Amino acid sequence: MSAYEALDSGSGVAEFLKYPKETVAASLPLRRDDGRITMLKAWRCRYSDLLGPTKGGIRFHQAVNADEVQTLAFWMTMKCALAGLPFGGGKGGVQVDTSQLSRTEKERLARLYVSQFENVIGPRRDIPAPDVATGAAEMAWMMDEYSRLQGRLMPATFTGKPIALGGLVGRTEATGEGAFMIFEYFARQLNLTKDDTLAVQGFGNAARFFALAATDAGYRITAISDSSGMISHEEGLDIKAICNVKDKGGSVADTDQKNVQKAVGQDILKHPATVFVPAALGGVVNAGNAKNIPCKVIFEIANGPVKPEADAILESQDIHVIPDILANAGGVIASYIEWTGNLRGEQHDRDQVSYILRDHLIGAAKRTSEMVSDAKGDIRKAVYMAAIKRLSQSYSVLYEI
Ligand SMILES: NC(=O)c1ccc[n+]([C@@H]2O[C@H](COP(=O)([O-])OP(=O)(O)OC[C@H]3O[C@@H](n4cnc5c(N)ncnc54)[C@H](O)[C@@H]3O)[C@@H](O)[C@H]2O)c1
Repeated sequence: MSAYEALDSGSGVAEFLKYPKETVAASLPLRRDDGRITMLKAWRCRYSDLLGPTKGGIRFHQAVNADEVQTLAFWMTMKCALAGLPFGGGKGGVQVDTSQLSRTEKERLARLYVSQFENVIGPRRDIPAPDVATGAAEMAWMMDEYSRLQGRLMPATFTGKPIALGGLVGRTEATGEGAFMIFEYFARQLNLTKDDTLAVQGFGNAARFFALAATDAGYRITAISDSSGMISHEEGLDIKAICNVKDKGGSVADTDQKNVQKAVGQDILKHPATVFVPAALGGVVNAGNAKNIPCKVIFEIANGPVKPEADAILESQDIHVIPDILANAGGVIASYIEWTGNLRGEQHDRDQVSYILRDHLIGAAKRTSEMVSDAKGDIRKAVYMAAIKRLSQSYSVLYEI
Protein backbone atom coordinates (compact mmCIF):
# COMPACT_ATOMS: atom_id res chain seq x y z
CA MET A 1 0.00 0.00 0.00
CA SER A 2 1.66 3.23 -1.09
CA ALA A 3 0.79 6.64 0.32
CA TYR A 4 -0.57 7.69 -3.05
CA GLU A 5 -2.88 4.65 -3.18
CA ALA A 6 -4.14 5.47 0.31
CA LEU A 7 -4.88 8.99 -0.87
CA ASP A 8 -7.25 7.60 -3.51
CA SER A 9 -9.50 6.51 -0.69
CA GLY A 10 -9.45 9.98 0.93
CA SER A 11 -11.75 12.98 0.44
CA GLY A 12 -11.17 16.04 -1.82
CA VAL A 13 -7.88 16.42 0.03
CA ALA A 14 -6.52 13.68 -2.27
CA GLU A 15 -6.65 16.01 -5.27
CA PHE A 16 -5.22 18.85 -3.14
CA LEU A 17 -2.23 16.74 -2.08
CA LYS A 18 -1.42 15.48 -5.57
CA TYR A 19 1.39 18.03 -6.00
CA PRO A 20 3.63 19.98 -3.61
CA LYS A 21 2.57 23.49 -2.68
CA GLU A 22 5.99 24.86 -3.58
CA THR A 23 9.36 23.45 -4.64
CA VAL A 24 12.20 25.93 -5.09
CA ALA A 25 15.30 24.85 -7.01
CA ALA A 26 18.59 26.71 -6.95
CA SER A 27 22.24 26.38 -7.95
CA LEU A 28 24.64 27.16 -5.15
CA PRO A 29 28.11 28.52 -6.01
CA LEU A 30 30.22 26.93 -3.28
CA ARG A 31 33.64 28.55 -2.83
CA ARG A 32 36.17 25.78 -2.17
CA ASP A 33 39.15 26.15 0.17
CA ASP A 34 41.47 26.56 -2.83
CA GLY A 35 39.37 29.47 -4.21
CA ARG A 36 37.58 27.51 -6.98
CA ILE A 37 33.78 27.64 -7.33
CA THR A 38 31.80 24.36 -7.47
CA MET A 39 28.17 24.67 -8.57
CA LEU A 40 25.75 22.48 -6.57
CA LYS A 41 22.08 21.72 -7.20
CA ALA A 42 19.80 22.39 -4.24
CA TRP A 43 16.08 22.23 -3.43
CA ARG A 44 13.60 23.10 -0.71
CA CYS A 45 10.09 21.71 -0.94
CA ARG A 46 7.08 22.80 1.16
CA TYR A 47 4.70 19.99 0.32
CA SER A 48 1.68 21.05 2.35
CA ASP A 49 1.05 23.64 5.05
CA LEU A 50 -2.58 22.62 5.67
CA LEU A 51 -1.76 21.86 9.32
CA GLY A 52 0.94 24.45 10.02
CA PRO A 53 4.41 25.60 8.96
CA THR A 54 6.22 22.96 6.92
CA LYS A 55 8.75 20.79 8.74
CA GLY A 56 11.49 18.52 7.43
CA GLY A 57 15.22 17.90 7.24
CA ILE A 58 17.93 19.08 4.88
CA ARG A 59 19.89 16.24 3.26
CA PHE A 60 23.40 16.62 1.84
CA HIS A 61 23.98 13.61 -0.46
CA GLN A 62 25.16 12.94 -4.00
CA ALA A 63 21.89 11.11 -4.86
CA VAL A 64 19.57 13.99 -3.82
CA ASN A 65 17.20 15.10 -6.59
CA ALA A 66 13.90 16.99 -6.90
CA ASP A 67 11.77 13.80 -6.90
CA GLU A 68 13.40 12.47 -3.75
CA VAL A 69 13.03 15.80 -1.93
CA GLN A 70 9.33 15.99 -2.89
CA THR A 71 8.63 12.37 -1.90
CA LEU A 72 10.30 12.85 1.48
CA ALA A 73 8.34 16.11 1.96
CA PHE A 74 5.11 14.20 1.22
CA TRP A 75 6.00 11.57 3.85
CA MET A 76 6.72 14.36 6.34
CA THR A 77 3.23 15.77 5.62
CA MET A 78 1.75 12.38 6.52
CA LYS A 79 4.02 11.84 9.55
CA CYS A 80 3.24 15.24 11.13
CA ALA A 81 -0.49 14.79 10.49
CA LEU A 82 -0.46 11.31 12.06
CA ALA A 83 1.53 12.51 15.09
CA GLY A 84 -1.01 15.27 15.80
CA LEU A 85 1.55 18.05 15.30
CA PRO A 86 0.71 21.58 14.12
CA PHE A 87 3.11 21.12 11.18
CA GLY A 88 2.92 20.51 7.48
CA GLY A 89 5.58 18.57 5.60
CA GLY A 90 8.73 19.84 3.92
CA LYS A 91 12.19 18.67 2.95
CA GLY A 92 15.37 20.07 1.44
CA GLY A 93 18.59 18.85 -0.02
CA VAL A 94 21.83 19.56 -1.82
CA GLN A 95 23.30 17.18 -4.38
CA VAL A 96 26.79 16.90 -2.92
CA ASP A 97 29.22 14.29 -1.65
CA THR A 98 30.17 15.66 1.77
CA SER A 99 33.13 13.27 2.05
CA GLN A 100 34.79 15.58 -0.52
CA LEU A 101 34.23 18.72 1.60
CA SER A 102 36.36 20.14 4.40
CA ARG A 103 34.70 21.41 7.58
CA THR A 104 35.01 25.03 6.41
CA GLU A 105 33.47 24.11 3.03
CA LYS A 106 30.57 22.42 4.85
CA GLU A 107 30.04 25.57 6.91
CA ARG A 108 30.06 27.75 3.76
CA LEU A 109 27.56 25.35 2.12
CA ALA A 110 25.21 25.45 5.14
CA ARG A 111 25.29 29.28 5.16
CA LEU A 112 24.89 29.46 1.36
CA TYR A 113 21.82 27.21 1.51
CA VAL A 114 20.20 29.57 4.01
CA SER A 115 21.02 32.74 2.08
CA GLN A 116 19.56 31.14 -1.07
CA PHE A 117 16.37 29.88 0.60
CA GLU A 118 15.92 32.73 3.13
CA ASN A 119 12.48 33.60 1.73
CA VAL A 120 11.25 30.00 1.86
CA ILE A 121 12.19 29.19 5.47
CA GLY A 122 11.17 30.86 8.72
CA PRO A 123 9.83 29.93 12.18
CA ARG A 124 6.17 30.30 11.08
CA ARG A 125 6.73 29.20 7.48
CA ASP A 126 9.20 26.35 7.05
CA ILE A 127 11.40 24.85 9.77
CA PRO A 128 14.32 22.66 8.64
CA ALA A 129 16.12 20.00 10.72
CA PRO A 130 19.06 17.62 10.21
CA ASP A 131 18.90 14.67 7.81
CA VAL A 132 21.53 12.52 6.02
CA ALA A 133 24.99 14.14 6.45
CA THR A 134 23.69 17.17 8.31
CA GLY A 135 23.62 17.42 12.09
CA ALA A 136 23.74 19.83 15.01
CA ALA A 137 26.75 21.75 13.60
CA GLU A 138 24.99 22.45 10.27
CA MET A 139 21.84 23.56 12.15
CA ALA A 140 23.96 25.93 14.29
CA TRP A 141 25.58 27.51 11.20
CA MET A 142 22.21 27.76 9.43
CA MET A 143 20.47 29.32 12.42
CA ASP A 144 23.35 31.80 12.83
CA GLU A 145 23.19 32.76 9.13
CA TYR A 146 19.41 33.17 9.16
CA SER A 147 19.59 35.31 12.32
CA ARG A 148 22.31 37.46 10.70
CA LEU A 149 20.19 37.98 7.56
CA GLN A 150 17.09 38.83 9.64
CA GLY A 151 19.01 41.07 12.05
CA ARG A 152 17.74 39.26 15.18
CA LEU A 153 18.19 35.92 16.88
CA MET A 154 15.85 33.34 15.27
CA PRO A 155 16.39 29.99 17.06
CA ALA A 156 12.90 28.63 16.25
CA THR A 157 13.73 28.53 12.52
CA PHE A 158 15.78 25.30 12.85
CA THR A 159 15.51 22.26 15.11
CA GLY A 160 18.16 19.67 15.97
CA LYS A 161 20.48 22.46 17.17
CA PRO A 162 23.20 22.00 19.79
CA ILE A 163 21.78 22.33 23.33
CA ALA A 164 23.87 25.48 23.91
CA LEU A 165 21.99 27.18 21.03
CA GLY A 166 18.45 26.26 22.05
CA GLY A 167 18.57 22.54 21.19
CA LEU A 168 16.59 19.94 23.13
CA VAL A 169 17.77 17.65 25.92
CA GLY A 170 16.85 14.12 24.78
CA ARG A 171 16.70 14.91 21.01
CA THR A 172 19.45 12.37 20.28
CA GLU A 173 17.53 9.58 22.03
CA ALA A 174 14.03 10.60 20.86
CA THR A 175 13.71 8.59 17.64
CA GLY A 176 14.95 5.29 19.13
CA GLU A 177 13.18 5.67 22.49
CA GLY A 178 10.00 6.81 20.75
CA ALA A 179 10.23 3.81 18.41
CA PHE A 180 10.30 1.53 21.44
CA MET A 181 7.15 3.21 22.85
CA ILE A 182 5.38 2.33 19.58
CA PHE A 183 6.92 -1.15 19.62
CA GLU A 184 5.51 -1.85 23.10
CA TYR A 185 2.07 -0.63 22.03
CA PHE A 186 1.97 -3.01 19.05
CA ALA A 187 3.65 -5.84 20.97
CA ARG A 188 0.50 -5.91 23.13
CA GLN A 189 -1.81 -5.77 20.08
CA LEU A 190 0.12 -8.52 18.28
CA ASN A 191 0.56 -10.70 21.40
CA LEU A 192 4.37 -10.56 21.35
CA THR A 193 6.09 -11.68 24.54
CA LYS A 194 9.60 -11.40 25.97
CA ASP A 195 10.29 -14.83 24.42
CA ASP A 196 10.02 -13.24 21.00
CA THR A 197 13.36 -12.14 19.56
CA LEU A 198 14.47 -9.13 17.48
CA ALA A 199 16.97 -8.65 14.63
CA VAL A 200 18.09 -5.05 14.05
CA GLN A 201 19.61 -3.83 10.78
CA GLY A 202 21.84 -0.80 11.39
CA PHE A 203 23.34 0.43 14.64
CA GLY A 204 23.29 4.21 14.24
CA ASN A 205 21.52 6.86 16.27
CA ALA A 206 17.97 5.52 15.90
CA ALA A 207 18.79 1.79 16.28
CA ARG A 208 21.05 2.25 19.32
CA PHE A 209 18.45 3.92 21.54
CA PHE A 210 15.75 1.53 20.36
CA ALA A 211 18.00 -1.46 21.17
CA LEU A 212 18.91 -0.08 24.62
CA ALA A 213 15.24 0.51 25.49
CA ALA A 214 14.19 -2.92 24.18
CA THR A 215 16.87 -4.83 26.12
CA ASP A 216 16.23 -2.74 29.28
CA ALA A 217 12.61 -3.88 29.01
CA GLY A 218 13.72 -7.53 28.80
CA TYR A 219 13.60 -8.28 25.06
CA ARG A 220 16.41 -10.31 23.46
CA ILE A 221 18.08 -8.89 20.36
CA THR A 222 19.63 -11.93 18.71
CA ALA A 223 21.16 -10.25 15.62
CA ILE A 224 22.49 -6.81 14.69
CA SER A 225 24.18 -5.62 11.51
CA ASP A 226 25.92 -2.45 10.43
CA SER A 227 27.70 -1.47 7.21
CA SER A 228 30.58 -3.86 8.03
CA GLY A 229 28.65 -7.07 8.79
CA MET A 230 26.30 -8.94 11.10
CA ILE A 231 26.65 -10.54 14.53
CA SER A 232 24.23 -12.91 16.25
CA HIS A 233 23.82 -14.71 19.56
CA GLU A 234 20.96 -17.07 20.38
CA GLU A 235 20.77 -15.90 24.00
CA GLY A 236 20.81 -12.20 23.11
CA LEU A 237 23.50 -9.66 22.28
CA ASP A 238 25.09 -7.38 24.87
CA ILE A 239 23.88 -4.00 23.57
CA LYS A 240 25.83 -1.85 26.04
CA ALA A 241 29.06 -3.61 25.01
CA ILE A 242 28.26 -2.94 21.34
CA CYS A 243 27.62 0.76 22.15
CA ASN A 244 31.07 0.93 23.78
CA VAL A 245 32.68 -0.61 20.70
CA LYS A 246 30.85 1.83 18.38
CA ASP A 247 31.82 4.81 20.58
CA LYS A 248 35.46 3.87 20.11
CA GLY A 249 34.99 3.95 16.31
CA GLY A 250 34.59 0.16 15.87
CA SER A 251 31.86 -1.80 14.10
CA VAL A 252 29.39 -4.26 15.62
CA ALA A 253 31.61 -7.19 14.56
CA ASP A 254 34.36 -5.91 16.92
CA THR A 255 32.33 -6.81 20.02
CA ASP A 256 34.15 -9.20 22.38
CA GLN A 257 31.02 -10.95 23.73
CA LYS A 258 31.71 -14.70 23.92
CA ASN A 259 30.18 -17.15 21.39
CA VAL A 260 29.03 -14.42 19.01
CA GLN A 261 28.51 -15.64 15.44
CA LYS A 262 29.63 -13.39 12.58
CA ALA A 263 28.22 -13.18 9.04
CA VAL A 264 27.83 -10.79 6.14
CA GLY A 265 25.42 -7.90 6.63
CA GLN A 266 22.63 -9.05 4.28
CA ASP A 267 22.26 -12.32 6.27
CA ILE A 268 20.23 -10.32 8.77
CA LEU A 269 17.29 -10.72 6.34
CA LYS A 270 17.49 -14.51 6.85
CA HIS A 271 18.02 -14.45 10.64
CA PRO A 272 15.17 -16.33 12.38
CA ALA A 273 13.94 -13.62 14.79
CA THR A 274 10.25 -12.88 15.42
CA VAL A 275 10.70 -9.18 14.64
CA PHE A 276 12.89 -7.68 11.92
CA VAL A 277 13.79 -4.03 12.63
CA PRO A 278 15.27 -2.28 9.56
CA ALA A 279 16.97 0.85 10.96
CA ALA A 280 19.48 1.80 8.29
CA LEU A 281 18.54 2.06 4.64
CA GLY A 282 15.49 2.44 2.39
CA GLY A 283 14.28 -0.32 0.04
CA VAL A 284 15.94 -3.30 1.82
CA VAL A 285 12.84 -5.51 1.63
CA ASN A 286 11.82 -5.95 -1.99
CA ALA A 287 9.81 -8.28 -4.23
CA GLY A 288 12.88 -10.53 -4.59
CA ASN A 289 13.53 -11.22 -0.88
CA ALA A 290 10.13 -10.58 0.81
CA LYS A 291 8.94 -14.19 0.55
CA ASN A 292 12.04 -15.53 2.33
CA ILE A 293 12.03 -13.28 5.39
CA PRO A 294 11.47 -15.56 8.41
CA CYS A 295 9.91 -12.95 10.77
CA LYS A 296 6.33 -12.35 11.90
CA VAL A 297 6.61 -8.56 12.27
CA ILE A 298 8.63 -5.87 10.45
CA PHE A 299 9.14 -2.76 12.55
CA GLU A 300 10.25 0.08 10.23
CA ILE A 301 12.59 2.51 11.95
CA ALA A 302 14.32 3.48 8.67
CA ASN A 303 12.39 5.61 6.18
CA GLY A 304 10.92 3.45 3.39
CA PRO A 305 12.72 0.12 4.13
CA VAL A 306 9.93 -1.96 2.52
CA LYS A 307 9.37 -1.31 -1.19
CA PRO A 308 5.68 -0.92 -2.13
CA GLU A 309 5.77 -4.09 -4.28
CA ALA A 310 6.93 -6.13 -1.24
CA ASP A 311 3.95 -5.10 0.93
CA ALA A 312 1.49 -7.48 -0.79
CA ILE A 313 3.94 -10.40 -0.51
CA LEU A 314 4.42 -9.75 3.22
CA GLU A 315 0.67 -9.52 3.71
CA SER A 316 0.14 -12.86 1.94
CA GLN A 317 2.53 -14.41 4.49
CA ASP A 318 0.72 -12.79 7.46
CA ILE A 319 3.74 -10.63 8.27
CA HIS A 320 2.62 -7.44 10.02
CA VAL A 321 4.41 -4.21 9.13
CA ILE A 322 4.53 -1.33 11.63
CA PRO A 323 5.16 1.58 9.24
CA ASP A 324 7.95 4.16 9.31
CA ILE A 325 5.79 7.27 9.60
CA LEU A 326 4.54 5.93 12.94
CA ALA A 327 7.58 3.99 14.21
CA ASN A 328 10.13 6.79 13.68
CA ALA A 329 7.90 9.81 14.44
CA GLY A 330 9.73 10.42 17.76
CA GLY A 331 12.32 12.57 15.96
CA VAL A 332 9.87 15.12 14.57
CA ILE A 333 7.90 15.18 17.83
CA ALA A 334 11.14 16.12 19.62
CA SER A 335 11.63 18.83 16.99
CA TYR A 336 8.17 20.15 17.80
CA ILE A 337 9.10 20.34 21.52
CA GLU A 338 12.32 22.20 20.64
CA TRP A 339 10.41 24.64 18.39
CA THR A 340 7.74 25.47 21.00
CA GLY A 341 10.46 25.98 23.63
CA ASN A 342 12.37 28.37 21.33
CA LEU A 343 9.23 30.36 20.47
CA ARG A 344 8.40 30.78 24.17
CA GLY A 345 11.98 31.21 25.38
CA GLU A 346 11.60 28.15 27.63
CA GLN A 347 13.59 24.97 28.14
CA HIS A 348 12.21 21.47 28.64
CA ASP A 349 13.77 18.90 30.95
CA ARG A 350 14.18 15.21 30.09
CA ASP A 351 10.98 14.16 31.92
CA GLN A 352 8.89 16.75 30.12
CA VAL A 353 10.35 15.62 26.78
CA SER A 354 9.52 11.95 27.52
CA TYR A 355 6.01 12.85 28.61
CA ILE A 356 5.19 14.91 25.47
CA LEU A 357 6.85 12.30 23.25
CA ARG A 358 4.77 9.46 24.72
CA ASP A 359 1.58 11.52 24.61
CA HIS A 360 1.91 12.23 20.86
CA LEU A 361 3.15 8.75 19.94
CA ILE A 362 0.46 6.87 21.82
CA GLY A 363 -2.12 9.28 20.38
CA ALA A 364 -0.85 8.42 16.88
CA ALA A 365 -0.87 4.68 17.67
CA LYS A 366 -4.48 4.89 18.94
CA ARG A 367 -5.60 6.84 15.84
CA THR A 368 -3.99 4.07 13.79
CA SER A 369 -5.72 1.31 15.77
CA GLU A 370 -9.08 3.01 15.18
CA MET A 371 -8.51 2.68 11.42
CA VAL A 372 -7.16 -0.89 11.35
CA SER A 373 -10.47 -2.64 10.84
CA ASP A 374 -11.50 -0.23 8.01
CA ALA A 375 -8.06 -0.88 6.53
CA LYS A 376 -8.75 -4.66 6.73
CA GLY A 377 -5.84 -5.22 9.08
CA ASP A 378 -3.31 -3.37 6.87
CA ILE A 379 -1.46 -1.17 9.38
CA ARG A 380 0.29 0.82 6.65
CA LYS A 381 -3.05 1.69 5.10
CA ALA A 382 -4.37 2.53 8.59
CA VAL A 383 -1.60 5.09 9.31
CA TYR A 384 -2.23 6.87 6.02
CA MET A 385 -5.98 6.85 6.60
CA ALA A 386 -5.47 8.37 10.06
CA ALA A 387 -3.13 11.05 8.64
CA ILE A 388 -5.48 11.85 5.76
CA LYS A 389 -8.43 12.11 8.15
CA ARG A 390 -6.64 14.88 10.03
CA LEU A 391 -5.58 16.66 6.83
CA SER A 392 -9.16 16.40 5.49
CA GLN A 393 -10.50 18.23 8.54
CA SER A 394 -8.38 21.32 7.75
CA TYR A 395 -9.03 20.94 4.03
CA SER A 396 -12.82 20.88 4.45
CA VAL A 397 -12.84 23.98 6.63
CA LEU A 398 -10.70 25.89 4.14
CA TYR A 399 -11.83 24.61 0.74
CA GLU A 400 -15.07 22.62 0.80
CA ILE A 401 -18.17 24.66 0.10
N1 LIG B 1 17.90 9.65 13.64
C1 LIG B 1 16.67 10.11 13.53
O1 LIG B 1 16.24 10.99 14.28
C2 LIG B 1 15.73 9.53 12.49
C3 LIG B 1 14.41 10.00 12.43
C4 LIG B 1 13.53 9.44 11.50
C5 LIG B 1 13.99 8.46 10.65
N2 LIG B 1 15.28 8.01 10.72
C6 LIG B 1 15.72 6.98 9.78
O2 LIG B 1 16.35 5.92 10.46
C7 LIG B 1 17.39 5.38 9.65
C8 LIG B 1 18.70 5.42 10.44
O3 LIG B 1 18.96 6.75 10.80
P1 LIG B 1 20.13 7.10 11.84
O4 LIG B 1 19.94 8.51 12.20
O5 LIG B 1 20.19 6.04 12.89
O6 LIG B 1 21.39 6.96 10.89
P2 LIG B 1 22.92 6.79 11.29
O7 LIG B 1 23.68 7.40 10.17
O8 LIG B 1 23.18 7.23 12.69
O9 LIG B 1 23.12 5.19 11.27
C9 LIG B 1 22.96 4.43 10.13
C10 LIG B 1 23.42 3.02 10.47
O10 LIG B 1 23.16 2.19 9.34
C11 LIG B 1 24.29 1.35 9.14
N3 LIG B 1 24.33 0.89 7.76
C12 LIG B 1 24.69 1.55 6.64
N4 LIG B 1 24.66 0.72 5.59
C13 LIG B 1 24.24 -0.49 6.07
C14 LIG B 1 24.01 -1.77 5.49
N5 LIG B 1 24.18 -1.94 4.19
N6 LIG B 1 23.60 -2.78 6.29
C15 LIG B 1 23.43 -2.60 7.62
N7 LIG B 1 23.63 -1.42 8.22
C16 LIG B 1 24.03 -0.39 7.45
C17 LIG B 1 25.46 2.20 9.54
O11 LIG B 1 26.60 1.38 9.79
C18 LIG B 1 24.89 2.86 10.79
O12 LIG B 1 25.05 1.97 11.86
C19 LIG B 1 17.39 6.21 8.36
O13 LIG B 1 16.58 5.57 7.40
C20 LIG B 1 16.73 7.51 8.78
O14 LIG B 1 16.10 8.17 7.68
C21 LIG B 1 16.17 8.52 11.63
